Amino acid sequence: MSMEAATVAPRLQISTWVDSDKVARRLRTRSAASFSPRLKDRNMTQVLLPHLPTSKVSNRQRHVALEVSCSYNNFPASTVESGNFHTLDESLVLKNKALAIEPYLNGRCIYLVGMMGSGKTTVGKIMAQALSYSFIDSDSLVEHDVGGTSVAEIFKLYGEGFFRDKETEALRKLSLMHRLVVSTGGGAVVRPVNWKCMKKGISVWLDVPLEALAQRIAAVGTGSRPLLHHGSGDAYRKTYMRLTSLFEERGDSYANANARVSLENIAAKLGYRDVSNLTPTAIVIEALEQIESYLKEEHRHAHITF
Ligand SMILES: Nc1ncnc2c1ncn2[C@@H]1O[C@H](COP(=O)(O)OP(=O)(O)OP(=O)(O)O)[C@@H](O)[C@H]1O
Ligand SMILES: O=C(O)C1=C[C@@H](O)[C@@H](O)[C@H](O)C1
Repeated sequence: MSMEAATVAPRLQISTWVDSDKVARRLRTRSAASFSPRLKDRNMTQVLLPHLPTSKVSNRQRHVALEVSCSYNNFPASTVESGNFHTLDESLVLKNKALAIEPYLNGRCIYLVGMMGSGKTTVGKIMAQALSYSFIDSDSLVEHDVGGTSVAEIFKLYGEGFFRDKETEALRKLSLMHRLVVSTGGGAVVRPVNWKCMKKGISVWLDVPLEALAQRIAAVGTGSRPLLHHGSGDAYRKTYMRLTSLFEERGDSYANANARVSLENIAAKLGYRDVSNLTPTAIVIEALEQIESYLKEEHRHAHITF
């Protein structure tokens, strides 16, 4: 196994590569036995994996899954990742939502857009898992293209213009692909040419209040986010001010997305006062609902006869 595959493989879930009947027999779980045949046919093995001791998943299986997934999508292994684990209930809801949109989605990619820290990566990995898509981060693709240089270093060494060109190039490549959930860079929405690429798939805006974004980002630091390096004062305030001015420039561009997922709306629906109580899974479920509404509307329009 190459070094690259060896470092990435442990993060992969190999759900589609494990025979669900065999796993069910071995684990003898009630949950496995109660799947309907239709669900079982649809790779419900994903639900079983959280119960599967990691020792039962051989490195060989992980490696094969990674290699096939990457060669199918034609991307370097280091830029492709998979999703997280959930409870059985959450997995079933996610899978059912995914099955509802599958016929309308027809393999088209999903592009997640939104401000830095809005959860595109976190949400994207879970969504990809639910849809049996691959997850890819366009920032990672750019970093790979520039010989493994980090986004922060690319900004420092070559400037933002160079990064934006590379980002457009990455989105062009991605627009030729299918069955990907793409986490786009926070600023990808400002170039109309990027929208041309993203409109080949379905775009989804993760709309998160700026206060929540500033809290999340201040908690982890701004080291990897070059556009937030400026300003003085305490970390939260500085980040909040900078995010506010970026959002003033970009708000209308985010609104170009086909679907909007508002964390404030989800919190209101679920009776929470604060968006910080929302789990990433709850956000993915809402995102799949919004995607479904958009796709059904699109389908309805396509079938109106004049
Ligand atoms: N629903 C959530 N609740 C609380 N924290 C979250 C949630 N979703 C993501 N986070 C946290 O917020 C931070 C940013 O999340 P993530 O990297 O997914 O965002 P992003 O949109 O991909 O960011 P960027 O565009 O800057 O790469 C991470 O520390 C992550 O753990
Ligand atoms: O909001 C932005 O402009 C950026 C977001 C990040 O994802 C990176 O693409 C880069 O740091 C720029």
